[in-house]
Amino acid sequence: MAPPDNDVLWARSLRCALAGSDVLTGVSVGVREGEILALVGPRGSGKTTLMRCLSGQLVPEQGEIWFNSTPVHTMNHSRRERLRRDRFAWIDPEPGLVPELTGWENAALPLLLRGVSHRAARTAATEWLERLDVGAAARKRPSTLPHPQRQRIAIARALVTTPSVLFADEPTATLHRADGAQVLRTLAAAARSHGITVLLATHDPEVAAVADRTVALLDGRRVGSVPPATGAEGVTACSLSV
Ligand SMILES: Nc1ncnc2c1ncn2[C@@H]1O[C@H](COP(=O)(O)OP(=O)(O)OP(=O)(O)O)[C@@H](O)[C@H]1O
Repeated sequence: MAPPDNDVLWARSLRCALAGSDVLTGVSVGVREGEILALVGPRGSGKTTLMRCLSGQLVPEQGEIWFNSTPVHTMNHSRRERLRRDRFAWIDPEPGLVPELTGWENAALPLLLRGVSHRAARTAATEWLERLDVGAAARKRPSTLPHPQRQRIAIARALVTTPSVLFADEPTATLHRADGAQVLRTLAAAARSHGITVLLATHDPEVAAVADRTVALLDGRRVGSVPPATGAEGVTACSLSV
């Protein structure tokens, strides 16, 4: 079956097992271009595993995954790697910066690895750092910076390539509430202004409220969509697919 035209990512009937146990069972989901979709559910419900499948890090035992009109589930390892490198970005709860590099060098890393010139990569990275309120961290090593600033650098690194899809796994879970809320607002605004589709895994309803639409997981199964806590935008974006 071909995916709907307006879904940038589309998965049908995914089953994924890890260490011999089913972690996802019969999960279907579609993500529309430019939307922010929250994947919600308690710890261990399968949010990260679903994002790892959708981003091509894990191959499901059963089911289909499509990125635009390209099947991901049948791609070989190197094509999936290229897809992740060229079109996707990922944010973890922990920043995972390279300690030997400065703030801007960390943020620019995906561009430098693509062969973008030093000057252009530095300019782009610095712009994102400033947008995320950590312009002053551009020339500092991560070890000299507080954790919230390191996480902002990691977010700048994810946005610097303007990916088609950004997978954000509890991106503000290690930040204080007010700081996390501000980072999240900036992330959402940046995604919307650049047309970046975002999958946002969270167990926190306040974080999920930034999304257009919510998909809930429980024990590796989809248990239905929950309307967003604020705004009417998500109601019109609501679709799909259990
Ligand atoms: N590499 C792995 N090997 C074996 N089991 C795993 C592995 N990764 C995750 N699991 C298990 O799969 C289930 C789903 O985990 P997953 O991390 O996808 O959930 P989650 O909703 O993202 O939770 P959290 O918010 O804690 O990250 C859990 O029971 C977890 O223990």
